[in-house]
Amino acid sequence: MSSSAHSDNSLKLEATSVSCWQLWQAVRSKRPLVHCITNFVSMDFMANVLLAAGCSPAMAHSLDEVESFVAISSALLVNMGTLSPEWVASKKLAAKKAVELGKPWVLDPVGCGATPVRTTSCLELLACKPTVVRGNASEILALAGAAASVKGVDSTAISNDALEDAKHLASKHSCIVVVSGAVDYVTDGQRVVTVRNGHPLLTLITAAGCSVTALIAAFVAVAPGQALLATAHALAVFGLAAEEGLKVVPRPGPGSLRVALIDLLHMVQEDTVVEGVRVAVMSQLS
Ligand SMILES: Nc1ncnc2c1ncn2[C@@H]1O[C@H](COP(=O)(O)OP(=O)(O)OP(=O)(O)O)[C@@H](O)[C@H]1O
Ligand SMILES: Cc1ncsc1CCO
Ligand SMILES: [Mg+2]
Repeated sequence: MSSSAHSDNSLKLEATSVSCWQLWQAVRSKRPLVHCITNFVSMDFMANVLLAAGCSPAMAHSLDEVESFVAISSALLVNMGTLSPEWVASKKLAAKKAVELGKPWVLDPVGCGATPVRTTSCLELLACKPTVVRGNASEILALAGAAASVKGVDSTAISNDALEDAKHLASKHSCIVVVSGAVDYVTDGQRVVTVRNGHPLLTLITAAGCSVTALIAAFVAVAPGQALLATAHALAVFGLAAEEGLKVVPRPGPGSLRVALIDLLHMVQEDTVVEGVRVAVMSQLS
């Protein structure tokens, strides 16, 4: 990397850690209504994460209601976790409505690659032009058509393994793609931003990934035209809340983390965010 490119990235890093807090304050003041069509496992945790972060969640999946719900919402979250033919139809209808109304929508391709129907359904939703796609490494590899092994909804790969496929997916579908893991990679196909917040114990809380995808929808909703940065900031805020939460619990385990994460999303202070966010521009073409 040339020295000018390096200093350019350093400048962006400084600006990034400040604007993360500003963006979160925008979320809190605008309190975006996030319409979630998610899975049975994640509903409660996801709604609580969104509430604690300052958003207004609503879970609504009925085929005869989703279009009206998209119309009154700031953003849509579509999660493939516990799919059924009826729900997949609802998800496609909602996604198409969001695109028609110019509202952001975010796809979580849970378990993509685990079964043929799941892969097909995820690809059909991908064709509905999501603003952001967030999955673990196995899910992103499967979505990109790579020969990937998956273990149900869990990843058997690390996030770096899926970075090139994430870039291709993002370019091909003109969207932001996130591969989550110990390092989260956020790309629009050209630029790659890394987020190094979080804790390994997050993998032992079901629906942590589902919930951070919903938080991405909220952040993108308040930052039109800045989906890459908003996505990275949402991941950072979620990971930082987990880190800070674990510092204050008497027994740091998954159960305590689940509660502490929600508490910290509610109460974390500006200086902690400004100092603790680890977002970096990894690469940028042009
Ligand atoms: N080893 C790790 N260290 C730090 N943070 C992690 C680690 N693994 C995952 N995370 C964080 O946990 C969150 C969930 O990511 P993960 O990749 O586990 O999602 P997922 O597999 O889709 O989860 P789920 O299916 O349970 O919703 C992200 O915010 C990610 O940054
Ligand atoms: C465990 C599980 N099964 C279907 S969805 C889900 C939540 C984590 O993705
Ligand atoms: Mg997941």
